[in-house]
Amino acid sequence: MRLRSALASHAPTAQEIGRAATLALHDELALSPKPGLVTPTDRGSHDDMDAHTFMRSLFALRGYFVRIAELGAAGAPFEALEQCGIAAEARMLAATGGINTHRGSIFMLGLLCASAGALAAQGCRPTPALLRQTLATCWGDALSVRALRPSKLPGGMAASRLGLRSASAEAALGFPTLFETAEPALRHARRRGLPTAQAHLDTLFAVISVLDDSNLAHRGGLEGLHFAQAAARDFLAAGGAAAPKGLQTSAAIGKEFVRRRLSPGGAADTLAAACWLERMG
Ligand SMILES: CC(C)(COP(=O)(O)OP(=O)(O)OC[C@H]1O[C@@H](n2cnc3c(N)ncnc32)[C@H](O)[C@@H]1O)[C@@H](O)C(=O)NCCC(=O)NCCS
Ligand SMILES: Nc1ncnc2c1ncn2[C@@H]1O[C@H](COP(=O)(O)OP(=O)(O)OP(=O)(O)O)[C@@H](O)[C@H]1O
Repeated sequence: MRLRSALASHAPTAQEIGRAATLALHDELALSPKPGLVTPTDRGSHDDMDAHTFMRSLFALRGYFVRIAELGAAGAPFEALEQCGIAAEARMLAATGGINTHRGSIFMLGLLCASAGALAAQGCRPTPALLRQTLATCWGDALSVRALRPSKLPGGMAASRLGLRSASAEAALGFPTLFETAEPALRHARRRGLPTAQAHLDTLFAVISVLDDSNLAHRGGLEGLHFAQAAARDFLAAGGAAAPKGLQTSAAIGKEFVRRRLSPGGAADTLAAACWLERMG
């Protein structure tokens, strides 16, 4: 009995950390319906990718999440993580024919896997509080410098033009939306006993309601971002996925997202990260 509980609480290996990242990205992809995003059965607001594109990308990225966890365990500097992330981005683009399926997650989940690796090297399990602290201690300064670099990507440029908090600024702040909104929302949904699809949908909407998602901003401007945030707030205020008309309302919101070509890709990445935290817990 004692042996079993010791095994259950061992610090994870890089293999386990990386495998949980791949599974968490699959958790996000599997959620259906979800507004404007790619699911196993529809393309949302995207005409250049579908679930197969995502699966090819996932397959190409499996080794990356293990490698970046190993780098974290070895105490690597931020530049080494960045090189590893850039190489992974190149593999993703080669696997998808040049389509951006997982850029946000390569960055966000990559940093989280590195933090989990650093904790595991000290024999610690990756709890949310320890992960946030480790990220700040090991790479916080470099991330703050990184966040000042002007972006050449459409989302990053929209964020700076519109005065929004970019993906790299969110990282420099220690992923407040992940740790203060997504993770508590998923934990709360689980405590209420919601089935997985409902728990994930409520978590996704909780994130959409507060995140400066640069994918939404680049596709729909400030108006699109604010429309999405208000729709998510209203959905949750009406009882969320578990409300009698929850799925119907979510489908109607999804239809309007597609009509406006809106896709909350940053929120999808944050949901995947919350699924990873749960798998690591
Ligand atoms: C830093 C990155 C994310 C670029 O960010 P930038 O702000 O320039 O671009 P952009 O706004 O388009 O965001 C990229 C992706 O992040 C996600 N995202 C969007 N908004 C947000 C947000 N507010 N918070 C979190 N994620 C978001 C989306 O999926 C989006 O596609 C990244 O592409 C990069 O530089 N990669 C190379 C280095 C790397 O991957 N390193 C990994 C380990 S450190
Ligand atoms: N299920 C999903 N469906 C769509 N996007 C997702 C999904 N999960 C995560 N994302 C994130 O959304 C981003 C892709 O969004 P998008 O295609 O709008 O970005 P882009 O390549 O910057 O812009 P565009 O294609 O509009 O020129 C990826 O970085 C990815 O991390």
